[in-house]
Amino acid sequence: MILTPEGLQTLRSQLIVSCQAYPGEPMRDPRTTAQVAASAVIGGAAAIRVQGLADVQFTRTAVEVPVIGLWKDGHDGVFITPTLRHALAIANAGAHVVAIDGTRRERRDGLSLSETVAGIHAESHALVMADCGSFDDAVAAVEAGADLIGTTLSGYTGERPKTEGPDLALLSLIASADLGKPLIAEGRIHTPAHARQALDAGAFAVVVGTAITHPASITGWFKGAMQA
Ligand SMILES: CC(=O)N[C@H](C=O)[C@@H](O)[C@H](O)[C@H](O)COP(=O)(O)O
Repeated sequence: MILTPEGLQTLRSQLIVSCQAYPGEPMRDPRTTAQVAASAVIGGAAAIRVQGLADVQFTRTAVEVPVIGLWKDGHDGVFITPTLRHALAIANAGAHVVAIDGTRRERRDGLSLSETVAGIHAESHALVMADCGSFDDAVAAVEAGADLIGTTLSGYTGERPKTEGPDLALLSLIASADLGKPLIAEGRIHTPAHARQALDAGAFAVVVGTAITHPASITGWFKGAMQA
């Protein structure tokens, strides 16, 4: 299945679940990722977001919904699918959508965001999700040709405060500018109410990660509340 920009319409107002375990964690195994992804689909996830080549490959065979793939390389600066090489590897692993750093920061391979997006479109069938950290990033990413705009990096690049829940103000700002590409709310959506608020703020679809698929964090939230 090739996902086209028109095909993205099936994701309108839907929930996308991000399934990620971090290096050294017990669940850091692509088979586990795929099982968690398949469980999320049973619950109603309309698409899945996963990190790493093997995770994309295993998840593609485990679910029939669109797979958004990314490759995290490092922890600082531009680390979400930082270069065209990373992006093409994720596309070749089977991702329908490649999520890349969609900020205005310099990229390690020296390519601009628009060169990177053009390279992905030229060399693969994958669509491109730009993980943005601000309104200016979103505008630049649309100009660069990205197919979807995510608020993934809001609160992580210094341009926006790290809000307790989702950055609803940024969502409203981007939504009201009507940039012409699906706006994906992502980042710190921790409750069903947050997801609803993100849609009401104008998001096209909502990505939830930690609150659904990261037991260590969720356990910590409960434990923290009990000790308060
Ligand atoms: C900033 C960054 O590295 N975000 C990553 C991007 O893929 C993931 O670590 C997040 O889990 C994902 O964005 C979903 O967000 P949340 O887990 O808050 O629902």
